[in-house]
Amino acid sequence: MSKVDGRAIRVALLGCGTVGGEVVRILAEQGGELAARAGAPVELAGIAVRRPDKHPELPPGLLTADAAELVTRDDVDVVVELVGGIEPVRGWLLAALRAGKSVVTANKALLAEHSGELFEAADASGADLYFEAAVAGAIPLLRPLRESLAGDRITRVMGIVNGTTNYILSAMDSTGAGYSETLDEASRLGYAEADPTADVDGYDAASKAAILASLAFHTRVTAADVHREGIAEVTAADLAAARILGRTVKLLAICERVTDDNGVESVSARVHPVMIPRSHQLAGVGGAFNAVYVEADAAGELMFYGQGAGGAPTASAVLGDLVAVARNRVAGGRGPRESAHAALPVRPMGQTPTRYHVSLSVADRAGVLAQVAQAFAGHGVSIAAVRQRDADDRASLVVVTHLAPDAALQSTVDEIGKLDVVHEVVSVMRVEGEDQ
Ligand SMILES: NC(=O)c1ccc[n+]([C@@H]2O[C@H](COP(=O)([O-])OP(=O)(O)OC[C@H]3O[C@@H](n4cnc5c(N)ncnc54)[C@H](O)[C@@H]3O)[C@@H](O)[C@H]2O)c1
Ligand SMILES: N[C@@H](CCO)C(=O)O
Ligand code: NA
Repeated sequence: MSKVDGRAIRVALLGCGTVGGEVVRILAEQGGELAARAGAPVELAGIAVRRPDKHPELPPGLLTADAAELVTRDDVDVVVELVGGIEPVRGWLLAALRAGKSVVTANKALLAEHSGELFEAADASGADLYFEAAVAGAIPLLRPLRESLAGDRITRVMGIVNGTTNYILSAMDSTGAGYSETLDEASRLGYAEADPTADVDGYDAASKAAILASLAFHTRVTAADVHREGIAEVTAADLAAARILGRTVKLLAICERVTDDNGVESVSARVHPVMIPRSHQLAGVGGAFNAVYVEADAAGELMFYGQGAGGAPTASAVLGDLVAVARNRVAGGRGPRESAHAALPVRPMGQTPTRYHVSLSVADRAGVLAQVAQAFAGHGVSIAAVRQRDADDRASLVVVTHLAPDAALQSTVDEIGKLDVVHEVVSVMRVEGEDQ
């Protein structure tokens, strides 16, 4: 990477949609201030979009449909990628990094699968790779993990990292709104991915969990290492069951670094719906807001909160990275490189301790509770609380467990579903947080 001497930092922007459009607007409105902060003017060298003819608002001289040509042009210092998806973006960014161009990207899907080779390409040429916008939108979260907490030992990162699903679950919980109408609204507001199944099926949150676990635990964790469940299976019955217990349902990403009884360390990363008490701070996080807890040995508990999706909030994180890259270029230095020295193994979901809430419709007769309790005991699962309510010839039984390996809890639920006395397994969901 070369130092720039007094000249402008030249930026190739790839993609000018929800986020890219806001980056262009803020660069135009705040260009003077950003130049003062960066130490050099920051100028657009070109903008690649799929259909240049659809962008009358942009200077025609800057527009191109040929991103591959733009990223390695001699007059480009930095590539800002806001297209999304893996191919062809991966090839463009590898070519840019190999040519010594620094990269700023919001592309979590790409980073969760290919950050290793992107960092290696950046190292080979001495370029920077920044991606604050890829996780939790505007919230400064990756920079604290990469830099501020580099002297501490992080043990847990847990929170709401997908705005679209949080928007949907919040609306279903508070107004009883339907699933699809709320998803359409989240897309209209610019929160959802181009293919919103990436949001509702948990792929987007799983990509973010992989990025968070990699940075927090100094280990390469990819999307394939993350246990993933989305919100498509969350029903009105689940929300009603949660409400009876004073809980609500959130889609959480949970990344942990644990040491087992033999002193062996591993990491785990998972994304799934969770029932949490309404008194929990995450329960109050509504709409497209995100919130993430970080626990570290010396720092204790930290919480990060703010807008996790949307054009302007995401552009804020992109521009912060752009200023950082520009400062590095002006000073002739580099930002943080990949830190994967711990190289810890990934623990499978089945061995991860979780707690379950199980809501059952059962026959209202003697011995039923004993049979259900026996199924839990047979799998070594200890029960924390049981509630029973009677209605005609049926009863509803709610069981909340203590921590047990997830595989043991799954087997217990499978066995309970087959008991003659159980009419229906109404709701099964993992729980976090203590009841008041
Ligand atoms: N929207 C958000 O709230 C948000 C938040 C954080 C991260 N992100 C990420 O930011 C990225 C962009 O998201 P968005 O919501 O702005 O998407 P978008 O669909 O609104 O915009 C995508 C842009 O990419 C361009 N493009 C597509 N294919 C191209 C090609 N082959 N060559 C050149 N240009 C091409 C399109 O013309 C468009 O301008 C994605 O990686 C997304 O995951 C989005
Ligand atoms: N689709 C993503 C955008 C922010 O990364 C979300 O809803 O959170
Ligand atoms: Na962020």
